[in-house]
Amino acid sequence: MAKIGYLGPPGTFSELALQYYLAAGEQRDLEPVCLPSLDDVLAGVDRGELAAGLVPLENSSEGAVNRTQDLLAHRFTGLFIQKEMVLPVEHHLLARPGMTVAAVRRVLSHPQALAQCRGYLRRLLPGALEMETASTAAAAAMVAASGEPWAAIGTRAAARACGLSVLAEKINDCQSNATRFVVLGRQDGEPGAGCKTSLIFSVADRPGELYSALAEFARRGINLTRIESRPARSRLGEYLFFIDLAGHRQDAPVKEALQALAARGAGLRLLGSYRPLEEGAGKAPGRGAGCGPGRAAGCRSGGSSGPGGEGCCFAVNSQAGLEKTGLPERNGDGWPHPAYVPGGEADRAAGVCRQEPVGPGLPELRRQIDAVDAQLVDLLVQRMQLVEQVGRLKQAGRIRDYAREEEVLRRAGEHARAAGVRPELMKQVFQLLIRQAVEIQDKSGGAQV
Ligand SMILES: C=C(O[C@@H]1C=C(C(=O)O)C=C[C@H]1O)C(=O)O
Repeated sequence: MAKIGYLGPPGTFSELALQYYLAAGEQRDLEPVCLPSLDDVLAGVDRGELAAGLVPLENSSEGAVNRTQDLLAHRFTGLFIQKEMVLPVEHHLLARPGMTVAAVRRVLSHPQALAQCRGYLRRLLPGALEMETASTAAAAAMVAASGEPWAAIGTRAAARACGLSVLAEKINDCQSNATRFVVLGRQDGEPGAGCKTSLIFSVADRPGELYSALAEFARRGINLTRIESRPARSRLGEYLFFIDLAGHRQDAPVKEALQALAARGAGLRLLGSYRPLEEGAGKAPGRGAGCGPGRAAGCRSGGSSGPGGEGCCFAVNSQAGLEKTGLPERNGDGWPHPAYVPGGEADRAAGVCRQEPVGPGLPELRRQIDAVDAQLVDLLVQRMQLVEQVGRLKQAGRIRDYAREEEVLRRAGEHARAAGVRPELMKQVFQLLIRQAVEIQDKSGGAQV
């Protein structure tokens, strides 16, 4: 069966978006494949191992997903957008049962989710540290596995899958928070009503160049629905312009404008012509409480306001079973893909963190291990940096603190025991870390006081 990749682990917003896409029924026979990074999703499509990949492109409060844009501009230049969908995104604060908001000392999540909840975090958790993870679902899994007073920002689906409780609901600062996802493939879509075209271009470094390039669209009456710039990565001050416009690349005015742009000597990369999922269903959301753009990213102009004017921006017509302002939950009521429903009630009651409904295979498990390893490296680097800072506060020759080392080892052992791992094993790992920490501090020589 042909495969479609998405950014995992299961429980991410990308997975929910993929469920929407598959539920819409245009592509029935695609097997979802969960991958640890956006790079892996695009590389899989590029190599032909995946028929398609579903990735986030922009968010109504945080703007572009830079990694996706950069990969399309610089690395995977043979990939095209085939479909887009805009989904409302609601974030919840998740923690192990029994935790309270006041007790949370660290909040883990994907950088975009942390950014979208920054106001809430400042107001209600001013003392908590933020820690970035590869995905919201990975954050939930880490909180579930840790004995620390940590919380994750993520979906209810992730909470269910990992046995976490929802400490606070809908903590995103912008009520009409929505993300635009696109399906990428090796060809773009056929012409049709309601099509959109996305492209990237660069202009020569001369006065009026951007103005003249944009005039090619204006003079042909082409409506630009988005314009954004990113560094061209050649040198400081050079930019690529990302544009979305209404129309298919084969529509006469669009075709002419693109030819004119190319003739100007501008670098041009067509990202494809495509229709939103379920034509005409993209709705402009109402304005959130004074935040974000008036209409969510990717919403078409001229649409009626979102359901209830509450900022929903569904791109699928069929909303049976979907919450008005929330993401659909994998509760089996209205979500038409039983294959995605995670472990049964018994699992949930036992708080078992099941990643896949039917046991994942070797490649999938290894991909998940790779994602955990990447996070471990990040955490180890964080520890080293802290150790170095501590070293700078010490006097040269007085680096070791045996009482502190004992405490660190004791705590590691306790956490291991609580998580069902042999304490001795974890202590050995920490002995190695402490040895390395002392070396780092020795090298920096302590404070010169
Ligand atoms: C980091 C410190 O320095 C050393 C390294 C330690 C560690 O890696 O945890 C603990 C005690 C010290 O011997 C510290 O004093 O906190």
